[in-house]
Amino acid sequence: MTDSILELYVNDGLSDEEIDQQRATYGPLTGDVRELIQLALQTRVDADDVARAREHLAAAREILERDREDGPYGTRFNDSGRFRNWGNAAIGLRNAIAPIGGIHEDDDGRVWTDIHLGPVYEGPAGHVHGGVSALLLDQILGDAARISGYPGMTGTLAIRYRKRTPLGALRVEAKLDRVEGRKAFVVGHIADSEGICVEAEGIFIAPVWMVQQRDSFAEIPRPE
Ligand SMILES: CCCCCCCCCCCC(=O)SCCNC(=O)CCNC(=O)[C@H](O)C(C)(C)COP(=O)(O)OP(=O)(O)OC[C@H]1O[C@@H](n2cnc3c(N)ncnc32)[C@H](O)[C@@H]1OP(=O)(O)O
Repeated sequence: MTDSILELYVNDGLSDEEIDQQRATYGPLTGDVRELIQLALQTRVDADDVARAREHLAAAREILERDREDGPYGTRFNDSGRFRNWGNAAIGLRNAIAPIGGIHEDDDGRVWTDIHLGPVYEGPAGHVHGGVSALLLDQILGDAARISGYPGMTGTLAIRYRKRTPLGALRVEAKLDRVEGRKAFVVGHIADSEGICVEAEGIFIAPVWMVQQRDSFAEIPRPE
């Protein structure tokens, strides 16, 4: 073990069928909680109804707490190579605050996602919080580096907010620009229907331990 982060990369030995079952069980729960987050912001029901709703939520919590894990989800994979980062703050299947539902890659190495950011991602009135934009770009630029064969930790993420980013439909995309030694330089942006709102350049650095185990990292497949 060359770095403690590796302790959170675990082959948990699940079969593909068990993973599919977990996805079918917990994915909809995440969706329900995501809707609740928005409802907590937007509901106008009165105090009695809020109290009643909270009783139901307490009952749901009591059920869900009967069997739970502690600590971070980490990154899990199985013998057939299915890879789960379901706790990831940007893209985790079981993380109700994660705004990205999935990523796509084109033949030319471009990585992109279409997302819809609702009111819970607000910063300036009616617009996306700048930190949320950074979250999205960190994820998609990092995925572009990884999918191009150069996984690494974010060393630097330089962001230029060119115009306000409206809440609603957005595209986030990125592409590997060049590689220098252990550093992968990636460029990307967030665009609304009228053009680029935020652009970024990221430097993703493969730590020495990652380079030393490049073969095993190369075998780690794409997340679901
Ligand atoms: C199982 C699957 C796992 C897969 C694992 C995949 C992980 C995905 C992570 C997702 C993305 C994240 O959110 S990551 C979370 C946010 N980021 C972090 O927490 C990273 C924290 N920082 C670090 O761990 C470290 O500082 C590193 C790894 C970034 C760099 O450390 P290092 O490897 O010791 O670097 P070092 O030898 O000093 O320098 C190597 C080269 O990079 C340059 N350099 C060093 N730091 C920086 C920097 N911050 N920005 C720019 N450039 C830098 C140096 O000048 C040098 O250039 P030259 O002389 O060679 O020209």
